[in-house]
Amino acid sequence: MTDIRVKICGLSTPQDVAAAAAAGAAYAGFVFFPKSPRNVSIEQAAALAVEAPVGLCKVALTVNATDAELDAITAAVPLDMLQLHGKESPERVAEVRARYGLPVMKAVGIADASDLPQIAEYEQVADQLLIDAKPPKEAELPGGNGLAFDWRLLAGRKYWQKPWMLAGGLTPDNVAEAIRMTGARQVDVSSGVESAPGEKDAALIESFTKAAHAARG
Ligand SMILES: O=C(O)c1ccccc1NCC(=O)[C@H](O)[C@H](O)COP(=O)(O)O
Repeated sequence: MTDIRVKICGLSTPQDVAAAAAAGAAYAGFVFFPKSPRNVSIEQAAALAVEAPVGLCKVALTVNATDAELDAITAAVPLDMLQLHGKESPERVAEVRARYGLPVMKAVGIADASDLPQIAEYEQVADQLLIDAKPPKEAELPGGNGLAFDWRLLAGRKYWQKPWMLAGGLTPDNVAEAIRMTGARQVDVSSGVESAPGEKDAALIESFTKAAHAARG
């Protein structure tokens, strides 16, 4: 059985990137969303990505970004993947994928069973899916809220054809149970490895990846 792959999202300092890499994370996420406590400028992200170790998949997370915004990010930051975390339609996902030639991961928010059919729709056009908790209506952020959805919704599902990641409210304490219940082979975390909003904690990153790598779906 292959190892669980971990994405640490919302990295904003060289120490964050080093901690994610040292812990054995497979993906590093950079958030381009001004309202987020994890927001990075293009210049910051470029500096972090250039210094990231070879093999760490560098992901730019955007929310309903225009072509002009994506042009600016992709021109300056050496990236391996784009994560679309807004209300991008399947057509927009296909367009972004074709325009930038980078793999695209589409986030799908889940609150209840009625949200599940979107997964099949987006897997036609995205390279990967991020299955996350749907944000509450009043939330400022479309992701990174530290909230979990009911993982039982994914138990007993039909298998999807594309790789997917489980996200939403994961922590070092619950990630093994989440993997066991959902069969996820990839997990994503942001708030659960922070000591304060936007402040990553190297010890929590290490405990999280250790717990995820030790888990068996
Ligand atoms: O993390 C953010 O601040 C953020 C802002 C805007 C859109 C998406 C955002 N995060 C998306 C992620 O991929 C998070 O890692 C994912 O939602 C899980 O977050 P958490 O529940 O805090 O672990």
